[in-house]
Amino acid sequence: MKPKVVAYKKIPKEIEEFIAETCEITFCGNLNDENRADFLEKIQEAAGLIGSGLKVDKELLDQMPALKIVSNMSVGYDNLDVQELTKRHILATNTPDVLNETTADTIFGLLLATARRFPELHNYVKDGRWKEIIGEDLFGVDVHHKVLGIIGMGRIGTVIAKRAHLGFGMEILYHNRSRHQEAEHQYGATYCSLDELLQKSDFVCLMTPLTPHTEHLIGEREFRLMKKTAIFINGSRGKTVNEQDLVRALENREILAAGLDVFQKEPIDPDHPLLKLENVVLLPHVGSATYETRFAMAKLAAENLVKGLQGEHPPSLINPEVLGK
Ligand SMILES: NC(=O)C1=CN([C@@H]2O[C@H](COP(=O)(O)OP(=O)(O)OC[C@H]3O[C@@H](n4cnc5c(N)ncnc54)[C@H](OP(=O)(O)O)[C@@H]3O)[C@@H](O)[C@H]2O)C=CC1
Ligand SMILES: O=CC(=O)O
Repeated sequence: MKPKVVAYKKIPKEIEEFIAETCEITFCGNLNDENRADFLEKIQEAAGLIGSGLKVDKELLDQMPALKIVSNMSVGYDNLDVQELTKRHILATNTPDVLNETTADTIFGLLLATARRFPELHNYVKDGRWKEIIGEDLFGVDVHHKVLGIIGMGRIGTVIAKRAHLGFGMEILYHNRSRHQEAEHQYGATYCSLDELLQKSDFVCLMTPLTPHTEHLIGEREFRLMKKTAIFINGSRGKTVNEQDLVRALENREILAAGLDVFQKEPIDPDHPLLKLENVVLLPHVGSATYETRFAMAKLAAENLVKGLQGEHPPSLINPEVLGK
């Protein structure tokens, strides 16, 4: 009998067919208040889960006694209680690397759009308000040859540094808990403390995972340390930033502007104060959202799932302890 798999995200036909060769696959929407009963019924006998964003905690795991693997279709896995999964000998996998370049494009694009005020200018032209040569009230600030501070110089941070350094002649500062040799040697990145990075950077880009150590890593104190002309970019997770403090810093012009792809609550509430500010550029969590990259992520997630269910080592296993490695 084929193992039962529940997919709570749409996946390309070709990937679905690959999974269906060895598994019995069922689809359902991501868990929400309306579909809770149906969702819980569908996952009861699941040996595998595939999708993204689902909070997999003790309570949910108690509903899935047969579960062997959770294949997360994202690189970030703050939605998984990995400790609990490991305790129950359930494999957890993610999709690193295949999305590095696309996410770096998005985050660097967001940085450019925020500095040069593209959305505001786009609306200015579209609304028919362009009647004469524009004045300095619509000017942006330069990106090239400025200082970019990257907090979280990992797989994606490094590719952002590559674009910034080689393409835009930017000086790169970074902060991690450990040194990153490739970023230092290839992109001239300089390691510094968090406070030094905040004080010296023209652009502060946050790219860490969300962990207990990075939750609210950036708040009132950190915004006060930034330059008044700084632009803050968040491509990590919403909860790495204290959103109330961010709103205050933007309202009080403690920083110049912010470009955000992630929010504390997603989708963001329509009456959230961030939506009323002019000095922000907001994206609906689209770091990796291209056809090609989402396909590559689905493919890797499917490979992880199938390998795990066949008792083999999945290519991107988060908790190798489960296999005794
Ligand atoms: N907006 C979007 O659509 C996307 C968002 N993401 C987010 O980006 C995150 C990063 O992805 P990726 O680059 O692949 O991950 P990596 O693990 O490769 O990089 C993360 C970096 O953060 C650093 N870091 C971790 N904890 C801390 C800390 N407490 N203080 C300072 N630095 C820290 C790590 O260095 P060290 O261990 O030395 O501290 C590491 O270099 C994901 O976890 C996800 O949340 C990813 C893809 C798309
Ligand atoms: O946010 C996206 C991810 O892959 O993590």
